Amino acid sequence: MASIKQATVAQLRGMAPASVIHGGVDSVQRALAQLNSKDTPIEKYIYLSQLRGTAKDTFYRLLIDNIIDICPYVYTPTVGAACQLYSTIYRKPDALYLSYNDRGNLAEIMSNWPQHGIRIAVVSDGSRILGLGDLGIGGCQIAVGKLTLYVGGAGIKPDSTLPIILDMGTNNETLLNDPLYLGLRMKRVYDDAFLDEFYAAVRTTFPDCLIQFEDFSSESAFKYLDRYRHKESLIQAPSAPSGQLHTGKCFNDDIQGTGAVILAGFINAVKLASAASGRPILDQRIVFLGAGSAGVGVAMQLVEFFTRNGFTEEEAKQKFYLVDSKGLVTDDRGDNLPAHKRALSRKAGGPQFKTLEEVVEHVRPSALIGLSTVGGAFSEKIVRMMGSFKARPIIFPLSNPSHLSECTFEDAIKWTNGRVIFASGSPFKAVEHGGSTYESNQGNNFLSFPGIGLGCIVAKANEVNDDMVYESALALADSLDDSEINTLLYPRLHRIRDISATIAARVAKAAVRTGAAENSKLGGMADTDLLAYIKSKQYDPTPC
Ligand SMILES: O=C([O-])CC(=O)C(=O)O
Ligand SMILES: [Mg+2]
Repeated sequence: MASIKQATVAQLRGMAPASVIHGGVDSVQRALAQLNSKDTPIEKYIYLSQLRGTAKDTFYRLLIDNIIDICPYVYTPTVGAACQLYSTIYRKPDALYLSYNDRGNLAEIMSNWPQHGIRIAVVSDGSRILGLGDLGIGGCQIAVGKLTLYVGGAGIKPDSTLPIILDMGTNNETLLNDPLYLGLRMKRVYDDAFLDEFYAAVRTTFPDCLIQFEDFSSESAFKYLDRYRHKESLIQAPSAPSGQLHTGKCFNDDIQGTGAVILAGFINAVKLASAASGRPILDQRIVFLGAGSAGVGVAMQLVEFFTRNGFTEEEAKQKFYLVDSKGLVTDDRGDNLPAHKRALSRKAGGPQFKTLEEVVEHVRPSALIGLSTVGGAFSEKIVRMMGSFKARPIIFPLSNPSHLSECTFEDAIKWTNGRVIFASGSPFKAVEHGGSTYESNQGNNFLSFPGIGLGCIVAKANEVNDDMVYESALALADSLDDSEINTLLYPRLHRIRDISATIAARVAKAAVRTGAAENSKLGGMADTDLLAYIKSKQYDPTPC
């Protein structure tokens, strides 16, 4: 070993400053200084992408040690701009690009990927990137960003991760007319056979790989989750030896990851609200603005919270009021509702409302949750109404990135005189009001997906079932420390690696309990041993 090192050093002499070859100068400090010299978020994003590609240990050490400061530049909100500008700022490839023109050859193309032991792939078709709509091939950066957090936030090894973009065209005219656009210049196609081929190619090329579906448009998100999530289902798969393949080993981050993270925040929010008002924790009326994959995913996860706490499904659903661009979602409002909206529509014969304001006025909700992608949709009037109904109104404007948030933290604090229980999808700075400082909560799925994924990897889970997702939410809700418990809904981000390990351990145990774990050793392991084992395996880079 020593001689190989010697040989390498000998070969490198003169090829770089001696202090770089021999170590001793702190590459992380230098990277931080270079990062700080960049003026704009997108310049910081570009710099960090290059660093990840050229000096990954330095990049991840920098990220892990400065996660609160750097996360917004590798993830939301800056990653949104990076997806929009992708074809302009492109330097070098950093994902697996599978285009619709490659159909029939996806497994062969996938085998070109240089690493073999892939454990986690994040895939997008670019059709609904954050709240920014169809960004075509630019959506690859959302997959890259999520996996960066898998490494930094959960400790998965960088070489075990695989970002994938399915380029199936785009309906974004600006991109189609952009001479620099790097994706297929055609209208988006919707083709289940292409998705089946993709899914089968991953499963046969990387058998240990969990697939995370990300930022597909709502109908596709629900459709493909349903199609691939169950381990019992079979699909036709020419790339598999038997021509058929059992599905499983996947989850949808926007439906299940966001659902879990918001359930965790909601559990802690209703405790705080109940402590202030004396009202029972389960006495809630919840208005949702936005009935896409995240909105319905979150609502379904909250329904599960009520059904696991003594309510029938019908009773639980009665607590929810879904509002979309046409108003309150009801069975008899005259349009053809897609299945995911029907799951939570109000029954025929009740009142009809065209605006959020009317719904809030009528329902007098205890909680208002936004996943609408309509920036500012929680107006001053609406927030003040919420403040007049309850001692501590729960308001979660969750749309991403920041400018699409339904209201800002500062406004919510001002309009409720500091009484709001608040969580947003993108980060907001602390706010001073009336002599007090209020810390914001970021209810973003980055608190849940790294732990869910890591737990599945540890358990060798063959599916991600409802019990596992629910357990991830409970684990996150339980993870507040003494300094957080009476003020915050989520743990502070600098603890993300420990939190992810804790979530992973509980997800892995839930996989064992529900028969989804192929790693039979876990069953007999004490919880504390499992947690220690997971932590001991986390990637912890020491750059030279
Ligand atoms: O990426 C994020 O910040 C959260 C998320 O999944 C989305 O908004 O689609
Ligand atoms: Mg997403």
